[in-house]
Amino acid sequence: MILTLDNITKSYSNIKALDSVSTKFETGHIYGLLGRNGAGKSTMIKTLTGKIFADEGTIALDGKDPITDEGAKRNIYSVGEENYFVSGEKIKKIFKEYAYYTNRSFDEMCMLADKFELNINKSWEKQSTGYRTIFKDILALTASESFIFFDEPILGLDATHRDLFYQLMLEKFNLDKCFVISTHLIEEVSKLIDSVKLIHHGKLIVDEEKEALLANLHRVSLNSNESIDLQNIVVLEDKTTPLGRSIIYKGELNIEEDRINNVDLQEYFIAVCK
Ligand SMILES: Nc1ncnc2c1ncn2[C@@H]1O[C@H](COP(=O)(O)OP(=O)(O)OP(=O)(O)O)[C@@H](O)[C@H]1O
Repeated sequence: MILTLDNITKSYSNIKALDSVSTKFETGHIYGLLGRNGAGKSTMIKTLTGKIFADEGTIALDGKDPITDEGAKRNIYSVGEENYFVSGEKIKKIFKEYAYYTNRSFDEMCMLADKFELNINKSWEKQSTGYRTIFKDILALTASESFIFFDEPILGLDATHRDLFYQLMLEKFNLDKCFVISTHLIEEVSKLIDSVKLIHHGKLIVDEEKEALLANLHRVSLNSNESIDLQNIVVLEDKTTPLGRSIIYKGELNIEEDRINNVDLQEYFIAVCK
C-alpha cells in the first residue's frame, strides 16, 4: 500500500506549517520523520490522520482519500501528544474499550504493560510523563492498521524503556506495515529506520533511503591554512576551530582516503537544519 501526499500546504494564520509537501509512505518501510522544533512534523501527521485539514493538496491511500473513505481511514493510526481519553479513566478500562471497539487484544495490551511495568489500575492522567507515552505506545504497538505514525514515541522514556520500545517495534514490523517515527533522538532511531524524511520550516528537504543518503556524505579534516578544491562537492558545513578545519560534504573529493570520515545522520541533520 502507498500513502501519497501531493502538494500539501497547511497554515496557521501567518505561519506556513507545511509548504507544498509531496511525498509517499510505503508499506514495508520504517521512516524517520525528522525536523527541528516547529518544523511541521506533527502537522504532517495530523493532516494524514484527519485530525486537522490541509488548506491545499491531496492525500491518497492507494488512490482513496483516507480522510473520507472509511476503508482507507481504517488503515492509518497515529499516536501523539493529544489525549482523547476520558478524564480519570483507568488504563485497564481503556484497554478493555480498545479491545472491544478495535481489533486489539486485551491480553496483548496487558502483556506489554507488564513488560514496561505500567500500572494499569491507575488513571492515565496520574501516570508520569514517560508512562503516559508508554501507555500510548502500547495502543500503537497493538494496532492492526497498516500505517502507524509514532509522534514522539520515546518522549520521557528512560534508556531501558526506549530500548524495549525499539525491540517491540521491530518485532511488530512486517512487510505489510509502514512505521513512521518522529523524534529528536536521531542517533537512536537511525539504527531502526530505512528511510529519512526531513522537514525544515515546513518544506520537505530530504526524502531518501538512509543508506543511500549516508553513503554520499563525508567529512574531511584539514589544517587551518590548507586549501583544497571544493568545486566538485556540495559543502554542507565548513567549520574552523583552533584545532583545524572540518568540512561535511556530499560527493567525491580528490584527497587521501584516510583523511575522509563517515558522517552520521545526526551530524548531517545539524549541518543542514541551520
Ligand atoms: N494549533 C496551532 N495553532 C497555531 N500554530 C500552530 C498550531 N499547531 C502548530 N502550529 C505551528 O506550526 C508550526 C509547525 O508545528 P508542528 O507542531 O507541526 O512542528 P513539529 O515539527 O511537530 O515540532 P516539535 O518537534 O517541536 O513538536 C510551528 O510553527 C507551530 O508553532
